[in-house]
Amino acid sequence: MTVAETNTRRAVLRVRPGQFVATPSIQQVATRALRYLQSGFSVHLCGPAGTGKTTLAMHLANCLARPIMLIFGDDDFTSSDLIGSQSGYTHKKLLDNYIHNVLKVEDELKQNWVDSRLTMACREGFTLVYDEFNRSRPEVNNVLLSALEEKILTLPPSSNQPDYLQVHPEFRAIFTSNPEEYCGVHSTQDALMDRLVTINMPEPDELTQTEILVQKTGISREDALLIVRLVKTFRLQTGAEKTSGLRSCLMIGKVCGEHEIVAKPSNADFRDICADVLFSRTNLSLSESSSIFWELLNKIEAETLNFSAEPPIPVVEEPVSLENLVDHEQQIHKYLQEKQKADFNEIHRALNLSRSQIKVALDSLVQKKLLNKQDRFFTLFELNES
Ligand SMILES: Nc1ncnc2c1ncn2[C@@H]1O[C@H](COP(=O)(O)OP(=O)(O)OP(=O)(O)O)[C@@H](O)[C@H]1O
Repeated sequence: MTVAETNTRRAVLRVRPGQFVATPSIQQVATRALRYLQSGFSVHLCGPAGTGKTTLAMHLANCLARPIMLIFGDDDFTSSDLIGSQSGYTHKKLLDNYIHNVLKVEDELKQNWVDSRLTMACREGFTLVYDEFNRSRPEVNNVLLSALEEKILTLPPSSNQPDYLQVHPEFRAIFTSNPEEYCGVHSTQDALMDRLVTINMPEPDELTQTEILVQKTGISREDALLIVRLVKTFRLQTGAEKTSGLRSCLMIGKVCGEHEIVAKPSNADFRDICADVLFSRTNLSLSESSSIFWELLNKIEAETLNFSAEPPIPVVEEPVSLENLVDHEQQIHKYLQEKQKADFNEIHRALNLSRSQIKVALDSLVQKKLLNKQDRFFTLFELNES
């Protein structure tokens, strides 16, 4: 394997499949973006921090099924960081002793050119994900203009390479950026923006945030929804809307999930976690933040109590068909058909599923009245129990 091949292998990023949560609203944005990419255009995902731009960019790159090169915008970038540079030397010494008493020595010292990730992607037709590209200075990004429009990348004369590199037809770039009012970002160049299709990414909707929380932290849907609503309302009331609340929700959800802390306003541990995560994200004083927070918790608590005090509405439920269960649910249901009774750890040991996958599937099976949980054991739901 040549040095260039080794460098390429090292630079290619592998995306772990199965990490992306696609709800209808995300799927709609993904479909739009993929359409542009498939028609040969590069795409720019723009939006506040934590709205899922990088995650979507990696998902789109994965859908294009080409190797992925990832770069992060940086104020210190120079054009050689984007195009490539001379690096190291090759030393060649030729000893010619053809005539035994005449020794001819040729000594050559040659600099090696190393492609940057952008150059590599243009040469090989890879997908470039340029995350937060407006953190790099606009003049550094100029090299992209001809690569995107004329499909030519200009290399410096010192590169020992042809001056112009013809961009591979499968090359695509996916850019992400935060709005210009963010600290440390430069204003975007009109010329570059004119060559891209920009999709604005707002804060993910409630369903999307809840699904991401359930899938990534393994907490119940009910807890996830409460966290999403609490974070959203707190941010609205404290004016901390510059960033998305998704990262805060994920932090709270992960800690609650891993430490088995129930998301309830009456639970002191839960309140502490929320306060620690949320208060530092507002510009308000501690006392202002905590008074808004307490008021909000009291309101949620009252709503929950009122809700549970109402007489239950009789629902005629359609029996859930086993064929309609997702894979993990089917595996667990089948296992319990054989075993009759098992606790969480037995199921985890027996099936090749993660703890969070099992937790989500078990909650869903109990909710669908296909499983029964007593103490820590799960059994199949018997019809006469209903
Ligand atoms: N569709 C999704 N599926 C799974 N996880 C997601 C999804 N969207 C966002 N996330 C999770 O939400 C968090 C924030 O997402 P991400 O880093 O993509 O946001 P961003 O908009 O790129 O943020 P920033 O501008 O700060 O870089 C991450 O932990 C990410 O894993």
